[in-house]
Amino acid sequence: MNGWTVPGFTHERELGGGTSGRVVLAVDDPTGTKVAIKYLDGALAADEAFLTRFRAAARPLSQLEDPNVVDFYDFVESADGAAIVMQRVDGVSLRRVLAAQGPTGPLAALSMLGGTLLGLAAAHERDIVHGSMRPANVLVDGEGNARLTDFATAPAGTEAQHGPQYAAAELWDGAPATPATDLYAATAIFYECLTGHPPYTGRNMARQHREAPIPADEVPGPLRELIHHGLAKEPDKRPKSAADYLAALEEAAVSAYGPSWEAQGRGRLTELATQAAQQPEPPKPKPSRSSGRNPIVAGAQGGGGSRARWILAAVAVLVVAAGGAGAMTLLNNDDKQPPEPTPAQSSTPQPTLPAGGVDPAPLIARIDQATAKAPGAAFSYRQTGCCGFPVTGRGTFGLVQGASPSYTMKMAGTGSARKAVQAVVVQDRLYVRAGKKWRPTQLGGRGYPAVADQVRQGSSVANLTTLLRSATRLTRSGSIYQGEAPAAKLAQSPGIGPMYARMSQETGAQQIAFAIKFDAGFRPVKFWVRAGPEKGRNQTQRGSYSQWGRKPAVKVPR
Ligand SMILES: Nc1ncnc2c1ncn2[C@@H]1O[C@H](COP(=O)(O)OP(=O)(O)OP(=O)(O)O)[C@@H](O)[C@H]1O
Repeated sequence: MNGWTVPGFTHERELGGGTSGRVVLAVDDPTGTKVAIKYLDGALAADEAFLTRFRAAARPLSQLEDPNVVDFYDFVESADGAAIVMQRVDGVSLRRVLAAQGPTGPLAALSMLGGTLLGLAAAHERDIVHGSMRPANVLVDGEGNARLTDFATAPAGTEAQHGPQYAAAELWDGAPATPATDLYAATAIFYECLTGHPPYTGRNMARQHREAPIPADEVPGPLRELIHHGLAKEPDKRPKSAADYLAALEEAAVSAYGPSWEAQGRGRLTELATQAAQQPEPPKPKPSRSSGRNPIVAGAQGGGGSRARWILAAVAVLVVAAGGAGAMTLLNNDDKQPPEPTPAQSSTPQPTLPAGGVDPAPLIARIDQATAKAPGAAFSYRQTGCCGFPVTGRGTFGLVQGASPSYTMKMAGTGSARKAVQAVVVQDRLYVRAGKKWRPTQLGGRGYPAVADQVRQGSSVANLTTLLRSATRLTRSGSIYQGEAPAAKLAQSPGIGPMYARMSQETGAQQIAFAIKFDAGFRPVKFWVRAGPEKGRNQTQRGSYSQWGRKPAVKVPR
């Protein structure tokens, strides 16, 4: 690439370019992590109004961690340009899948919409609106996971021009982008997956979005209601939230295609993405002109003012722990369920099983085997609640036999450790990046060393196996295990005991509730742990794992 490049990264190759800039595959020099860097187009990088808005969005974006959202690492500005450093997704855009393969079929379309809605739910919960959803901004990874990218990159007031075929009527009238416009766009993308073309094509896009009848006849009967609801002309007639829409999707999909629809749909999406990746990149469609009679109102404020609180799908886990069946279907977005683990074979008498009747021993053995085979993963972790939280961490870890796991991550805490920093943990040493230098310290104590310690312990697989081992109640529903363990017993556990002693002391909780979801190979994919009542003095840990087997070689940075 010519000109300015973000310091500290070595470029490998260009991944492509669009209206907002060019994307380059690069390596973070100190850690060896591959990233994607989007160099913003000159006009955008010089657009002061856009930059001000994007700078404000950068912090919440960097804290948004979700398996259906491309991780945002940094927004770097210099006198010579501006760039977004983000997670590199090994996959292809949905635009490319559609161009190469045409309609995806209903199951893959539903799986894509499900992933998109989970990503939007996580974003909306943090008051982040995407603003210009279209197939180019949905990346499909090698496991058929839909991941959203390019949040907030359309300058305010230009959202409809960025994706005219996916832009709700109110955007054409100059209204700001909102969660409801994101849901409209997600539905239009879903429609395109089902039919091979967006709901409205041709001229006068604005008028069609405002007035044309919703063309639901072209989609399979059981999915028409989803299309009518999501493409409603009036924003308040659309689903109330991404989580609500997801629940409706689940219901429609299960009744039309049976409970394994998601596993089948994801499998099909994986096939389509793999085939599309093997074909040459198709030429980009010409951007359609904004042919609406009403021009986009210049200077319309983006980002929305007072927004309703959006319920993160993960909140559903809270209800899961309380036994809510509806929430269970929401969480259950991955139906590759693990088989029943074989009961422990032993000549010694069977231990008393926890209430709920699930024996944790064979499950723990399967988790140990599965994670030993794939000793590293990407993870995200967030701890919220009373007494010095939130703490967040996101990155990769490597499980090293006979030693503590090593981490490379971005983390943030509160107080003096509020600013998100890049960190590496090898053995008990923490390296925090300060400018171009890495500052080494010991883990634990206060500030960043305490944040790193909390992330490391809370996000560890050992935390999950300890909870299972200590459970006095344990039940299984599909791929989710949920239960309860006494805080006093957890506090005695080697390694993470002090973390639970603190949690219980700070919240007064006697019992720790938890829910863990596994993939078909018994590798954990999501977890939720809570000390204390739902309302009141409590602490909650939430985390997710992906890309098991990534085995990042985490080295001491120089
Ligand atoms: N995080 C990422 N990881 C891997 N590939 C990516 C990532 N982000 C973008 N790409 C790829 O880089 C190419 C260019 O992306 P870009 O976002 O510029 O395209 P676009 O969405 O079509 O354009 P624009 O949004 O600027 O109009 C696409 O092929 C896209 O799939």
